[in-house]
Amino acid sequence: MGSFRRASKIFFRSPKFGSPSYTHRLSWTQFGWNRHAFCSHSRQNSRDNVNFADLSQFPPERIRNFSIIAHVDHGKSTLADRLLELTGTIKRGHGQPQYLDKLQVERERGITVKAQTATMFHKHKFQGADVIDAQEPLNFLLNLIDTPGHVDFSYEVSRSLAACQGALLVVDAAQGVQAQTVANFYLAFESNLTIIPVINKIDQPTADPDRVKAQLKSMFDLDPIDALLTSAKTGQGLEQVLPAVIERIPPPPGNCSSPLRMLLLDSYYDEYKGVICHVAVVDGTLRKGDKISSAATGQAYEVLDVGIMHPELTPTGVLLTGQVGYVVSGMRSTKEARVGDTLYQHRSIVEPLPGFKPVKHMVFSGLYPADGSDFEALNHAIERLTCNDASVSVTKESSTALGLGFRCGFLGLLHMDVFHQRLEQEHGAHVISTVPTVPYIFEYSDGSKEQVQNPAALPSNPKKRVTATWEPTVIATIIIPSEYVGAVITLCSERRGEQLEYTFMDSQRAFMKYRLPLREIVVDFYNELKSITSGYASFDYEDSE
Ligand SMILES: Nc1nc2c(ncn2[C@@H]2O[C@H](COP(=O)(O)OP(=O)(O)OP(=O)(O)O)[C@@H](O)[C@H]2O)c(=O)[nH]1
Repeated sequence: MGSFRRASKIFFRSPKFGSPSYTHRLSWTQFGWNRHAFCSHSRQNSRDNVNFADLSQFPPERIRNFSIIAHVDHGKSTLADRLLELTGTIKRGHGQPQYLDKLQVERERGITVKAQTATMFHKHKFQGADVIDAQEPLNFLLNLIDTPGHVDFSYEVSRSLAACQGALLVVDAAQGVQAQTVANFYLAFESNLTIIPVINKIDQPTADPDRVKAQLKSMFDLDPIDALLTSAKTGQGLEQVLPAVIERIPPPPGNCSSPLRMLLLDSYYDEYKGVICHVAVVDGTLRKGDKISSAATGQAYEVLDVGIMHPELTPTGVLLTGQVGYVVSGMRSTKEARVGDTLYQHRSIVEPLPGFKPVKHMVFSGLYPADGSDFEALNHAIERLTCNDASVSVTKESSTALGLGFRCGFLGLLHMDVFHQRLEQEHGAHVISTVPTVPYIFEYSDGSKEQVQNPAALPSNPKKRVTATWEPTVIATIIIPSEYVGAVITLCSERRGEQLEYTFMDSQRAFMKYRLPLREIVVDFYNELKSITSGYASFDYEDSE
């Protein structure tokens, strides 16, 4: 669980926010290419041009793995659609906007919940002083990872970023930098990714790309000249995106001749194929028929199928260094597929890759069958759903009023809501959920400590006196038009917030950081914030660890 603070005492930690230095940014001249002299051949990029079965034509230097990150609704999924169309991966006007948003809940709510990967092929010709003019356009393999924008799903974002070397940071040309732009920027920055700023929605009448460029400079020290201006709606400026990806983002590192090592990025259960794992091959080669082992469990499996997502599962029989794809290996449950695990050639000796940070459950709620006799059905539905959403924790509990049920831990309130909706829509379960709670730590007179997720579980032992209580806190980022500053400061202090930072991004927008008790924000903080700022506030929080 996250960082706790003594419920009665406030610890001040000075904020760390300022202009970071960007030592990781790739220089154009490093590749010997001229920044402005590139051309691309999107029309030549049809599915027919590429023989998917032969991935050997894509050594790491012909691969780019990138992600699209943004604040909610700034246009990530629409931009992803356009790139898939531009490369002929999906047909133009395929009649299904936000192609990569596959879940019913994603389509209904217009949000991305699960990160999705798609492999595209694109021909590109380098031009410039150092490049021989007669050079033929080269074929590149591009892995695009569409990520969720909402704070609750930032766990998915960090997982996706682990497989990437670069990210398109999409910012709405009218709304400018928002709270999750800041959070996602730092996730990408801390992962050492090359960041390409994309100012999207320039077709809107209120678009002000110059203001956004100035914000990108002042907030993140991103050079305005590097920003691409696009409209994913009208197609304006989109032709610059893939050339920038190819020219600015470095190829994946890794050693083709080393023994196989791959990172398990995600997994889901398919009724026909069993567990399908999304993997990034870091070193070596993976072939159908290979025997692989898991560093986490020591279990060995045979590779039954292997391929790429183009955008549907497309068998290739092999995945080479730097490539991202899927593996079917006879795993019976996604519990065997530990996200962040290293898979390697059976019997070889390799150093496991650094995994992901374990998930942190921020809110807990009880789930009970609406009809008490449906416990087994609910149990089955929860088991099936957690197969595809390993970020939920589940333990059995019982209540005198509601009978047998479950206590589930979620990453946040939207995550909890989405889980309920998916239980009903995808598994036909009818549930009653209890008011969300946050975990507390209690310290007793004998020096022992205990974490309690459910108030009903608080022990009432008269021999043990509670001497201290800790509650979880978060660091909240709030971006608002300047005229709402007073009201927001009042709200945050009423909610026991501690101001860590308060600056102006430009003449119209203020940026604030607060440490807030999680309990104060789980119930209605965001609604209240929206209402006092006429809907203009953007808000994000992270564990205050
Ligand atoms: N005018 C205009 N609208 C756009 C543009 N790009 C996307 N939109 C619209 O903006 C809305 C949000 O777009 P999405 O692509 O779903 O945004 P997202 O960032 O993927 O959102 P999440 O998945 O919720 O994080 C949709 O209604 C799009 O049609 C654009 O360039 N111009």
